[in-house]
Amino acid sequence: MADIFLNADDSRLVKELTSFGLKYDGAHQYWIIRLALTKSLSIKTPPDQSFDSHRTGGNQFHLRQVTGYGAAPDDNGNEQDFDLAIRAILSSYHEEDLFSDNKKYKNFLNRHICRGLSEFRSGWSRSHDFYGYLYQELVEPVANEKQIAGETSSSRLEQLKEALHELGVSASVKEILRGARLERFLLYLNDVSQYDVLKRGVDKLSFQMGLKNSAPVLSHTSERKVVSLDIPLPKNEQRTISPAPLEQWVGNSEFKIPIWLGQTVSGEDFGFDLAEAPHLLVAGTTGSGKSVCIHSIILSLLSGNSPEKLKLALIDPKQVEFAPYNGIPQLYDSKVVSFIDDADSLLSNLVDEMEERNRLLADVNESNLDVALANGSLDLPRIVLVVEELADLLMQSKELEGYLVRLAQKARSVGIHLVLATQRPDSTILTGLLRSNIPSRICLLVQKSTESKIVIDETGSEKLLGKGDMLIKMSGEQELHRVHGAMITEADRTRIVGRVR
Ligand SMILES: Nc1ncnc2c1ncn2[C@@H]1O[C@H](COP(=O)(O)OP(=O)(O)OP(=O)(O)O)[C@@H](O)[C@H]1O
Repeated sequence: MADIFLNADDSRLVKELTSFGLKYDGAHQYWIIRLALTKSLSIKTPPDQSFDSHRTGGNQFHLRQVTGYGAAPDDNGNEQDFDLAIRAILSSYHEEDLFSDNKKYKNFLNRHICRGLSEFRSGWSRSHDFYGYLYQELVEPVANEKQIAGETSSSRLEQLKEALHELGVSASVKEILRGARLERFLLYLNDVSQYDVLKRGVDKLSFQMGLKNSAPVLSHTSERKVVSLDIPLPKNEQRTISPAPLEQWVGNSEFKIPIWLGQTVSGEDFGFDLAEAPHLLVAGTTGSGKSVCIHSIILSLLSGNSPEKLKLALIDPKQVEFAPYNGIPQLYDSKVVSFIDDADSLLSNLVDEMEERNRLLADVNESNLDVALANGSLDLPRIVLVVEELADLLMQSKELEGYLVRLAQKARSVGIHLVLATQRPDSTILTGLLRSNIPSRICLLVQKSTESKIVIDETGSEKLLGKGDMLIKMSGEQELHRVHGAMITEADRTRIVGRVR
């Protein structure tokens, strides 16, 4: 006999969420049941009798599906039976012994599930991204609670004021923004000469505040006499950025080629339009989070564009990073390119494609693909070329630089955009001609301040926190954006790529 009963409406909702919410081949309805239980447990007051389900007209589930009751460990020895743990959680939630009263346990479990489903019904609709919804409902509130707890325990403001006083800097704290990995103090300097004093004294300030190895970063803002000082949070208070908002952000964006990367210091989503960039350089030392950042860019491109709208030309001299993208319908030349001869022919094909597109545009009396797409005179996909490690490529064949420079100079108007990544942002790899034609730049942690200058025309990236912490300079903008990139895991890639395939 079954243990958990749903009415007909709830059963329909579970079915709909399984197919249109999870969007995952082989998803089970009981996954939704488990999520509904989690949602209900996130509400502090117990569900009342109004959530008691009628035992007819809908689907039924066994405890084994809902709590794993009696299930043996899987092939890898991972536990699958969480019944005792769930009984303990419900007992403590309801302050009742639900170990000895099986009937009551099932009844409370059933109520929670029905309440969770009722929450899903009122908060989710088919046009919403279910993963994004779950993130907002289940993950973000916990993260925010932790953040507030961290904030109240922070005495950093007092420490900072004292350190500024010791340095002889006369400034007042205008605003504090607390991000996932640092606090940004906006300081109003009483007179501009204080800027040099502060700049020279940043190391001393760090020492005075006991910041150990995590260096503060000082930068200008667009406001007169206001500077920002980014001070890293203690390691145990730093948060990793989840990629959950990626698909929804991209889906809602009005940009032509929306790219989502993560969060700003004030916790807002950060994304940009690659069509406006129009080419991008991503630089960072090994382990800085460059590949993860590139995955965020590729997944944004994949989730926001059908193969008819966008093609991806991928060059991966390392042969591992882009392997998961082999076989996706968006691939230009239908494979990820790793070897130098293939890279040569891919780039030469792209240059030919650029020339051909120019001819096609001339035929319809247009000079720009954006306009031709908007007025319907041409229907061509945009193309994004992504190179995983530029240095590996150019060290094997310097001739390839010629193709890249031609594309960087002229491909924008025909809808071809470049994203070039490198561990080695030095002048041998990034020659003046290539660099000056790639106006938007992402700089992750680099080893030397001179490298930071090459990438974003300013020092500072050598003091970043690593692991996806980045400074971004967009084409035509003066102010830098400090962004914490999302941690894209293999599972995230598999999920999004699986959907695209
Ligand atoms: N945004 C992020 N949030 C949290 N951790 C991250 C983030 N990005 C990267 N990391 C961590 O840093 C590790 C290295 O990241 P990644 O492979 O992207 O570095 P990389 O710069 O490409 O290095 P390499 O050039 O050697 O491949 C990851 O395995 C992950 O543990």
